[in-house]
Amino acid sequence: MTAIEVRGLHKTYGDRKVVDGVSFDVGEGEIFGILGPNGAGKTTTVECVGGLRTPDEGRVRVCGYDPGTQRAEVTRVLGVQLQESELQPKLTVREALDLYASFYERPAARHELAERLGLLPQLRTRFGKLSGGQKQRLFIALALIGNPKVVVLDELTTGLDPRARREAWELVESIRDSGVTVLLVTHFMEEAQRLCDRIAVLDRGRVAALDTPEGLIGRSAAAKEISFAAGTPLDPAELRALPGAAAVTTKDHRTVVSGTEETVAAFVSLLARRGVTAGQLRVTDATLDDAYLDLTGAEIR
Ligand SMILES: Nc1ncnc2c1ncn2[C@@H]1O[C@H](COP(=O)(O)OP(=O)(O)OP(=O)(O)O)[C@@H](O)[C@H]1O
Repeated sequence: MTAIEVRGLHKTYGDRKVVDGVSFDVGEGEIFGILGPNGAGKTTTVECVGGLRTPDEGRVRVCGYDPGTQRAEVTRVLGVQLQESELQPKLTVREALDLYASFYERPAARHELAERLGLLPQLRTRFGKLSGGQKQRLFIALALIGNPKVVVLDELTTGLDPRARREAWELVESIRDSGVTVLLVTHFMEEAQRLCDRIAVLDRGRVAALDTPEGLIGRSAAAKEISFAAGTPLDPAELRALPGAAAVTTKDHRTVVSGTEETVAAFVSLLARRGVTAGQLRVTDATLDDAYLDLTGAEIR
């Protein structure tokens, strides 16, 4: 079943079109990523999904409900953690959980939720005294307190140290394992590659690509990199002529040929034909970073 449906979404601020015909479907139980450079329209898109912004045009459904006209139903099925959320600094973790639980008819068991998110030792700690990782865990708890079927997490791990980020990833996986569909906005390739079943890459308000992480990497112009010791007697012009070869460079005593699976196969038969052994030969896959740069031309953080 489709958990989120977005069709032909448009949103303009003044004369600036920030969402320009975005469409995607998120299946039940998926972790679906939205990736893109600053200002690509990611937050605006998920705010439209959450009913926090009204699109100029387009159709949005969350578990079949329209966030524009069926607010109560959408609130029942959707939990949202927004970028740069804040709470009153004096509010304790317990008070925040109690307050948010009071918004729902059948909230999750608060103690269990706090335990699951590792927040039991902080129940009496004021929001202003929590670390970045603890704040994010609290925001996840608040997004989950209404027992949602779908949760939106916007830049969940920005500002977290590597350990806290990894803990947050494990949490996202455990949320999915508990049957909740996750819509995740992220800037981090490693995060998207590790967590997402599928990713929509947004660029200037449009979906530049929508695929699995592996599918996006496979689309990269240089999906494979062959590197070997520069002393290997092979003619660079011959390497450049290999089928699918995108570039040949020599750096730090290594020659690097980037290309496709076909390039790798042709390279191996070239070695055999020449009777040459390539020293320190390595073949590596492109990463999501490479695919992302190809798709958006944007720098990654
Ligand atoms: N309420 C608003 N009024 C006017 N412009 C806005 C408003 N909200 C966002 N924008 C602009 O719309 C563009 C898209 O913003 P949005 O926050 O959706 O992008 P984003 O992809 O989430 O970016 P980031 O990665 O920086 O968070 C940005 O240029 C932003 O400055």
